[in-house]
Amino acid sequence: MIFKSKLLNEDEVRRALTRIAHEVIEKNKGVDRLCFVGIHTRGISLAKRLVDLVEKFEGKRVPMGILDITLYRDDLSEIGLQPKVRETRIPFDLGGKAVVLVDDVLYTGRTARAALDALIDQGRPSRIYLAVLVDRGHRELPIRADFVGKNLPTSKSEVVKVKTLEDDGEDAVELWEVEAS
Ligand SMILES: O=P(O)(O)OC[C@H]1O[C@H](OP(=O)(O)OP(=O)(O)O)[C@H](O)[C@@H]1O
Ligand SMILES: O=c1cc[nH]c(=O)[nH]1
Repeated sequence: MIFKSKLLNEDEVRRALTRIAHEVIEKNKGVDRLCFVGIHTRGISLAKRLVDLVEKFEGKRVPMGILDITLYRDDLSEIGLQPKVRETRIPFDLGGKAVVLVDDVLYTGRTARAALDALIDQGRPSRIYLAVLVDRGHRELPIRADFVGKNLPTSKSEVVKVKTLEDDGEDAVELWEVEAS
């Protein structure tokens, strides 16, 4: 892959997360019954950031879980006999909760679709929202995000890479081009 440009720098990523945290609080009318569930991999780091920001703004720490969607993918039969399953951990009752699912990039919508199935297998929230740092378009399913850090128009030959301090040592969003083979 060939690096093209930096789309968001550290400050822009942090500002986008701060705005999402404020929007979540506003839309949910506070933090009652609110919780966050991060989707592997970088959705988890971003969900932790949002929990910290909500605590900073509202003075209350809301619960957080992590979700692996591997077994719910619609291409599971194509990815081999031993898919790499990571941890799902939701250490609280989802019943009646307003859940914010968190992912780094929204593209075809297939991960978000799988995440809804994976989440609903764990309990029955009263409301599920979707928050993403980047919406790059090209949806293949009728899925949209409730909270978007940045809408970034892209072409299908491009890849958006979100980097986080926790996973990659820096906060950034980069645009890469897939090399033609
Ligand atoms: O809307 P979609 O077309 O499903 O694409 C978005 C998903 O793709 C990436 O995950 P990836 O499968 O690369 O896994 P990773 O986050 O663990 O690297 C990204 O983190 C999103 O979860
Ligand atoms: O560009 C893309 C597409 C899917 N997932 C990503 O992380 N980036």
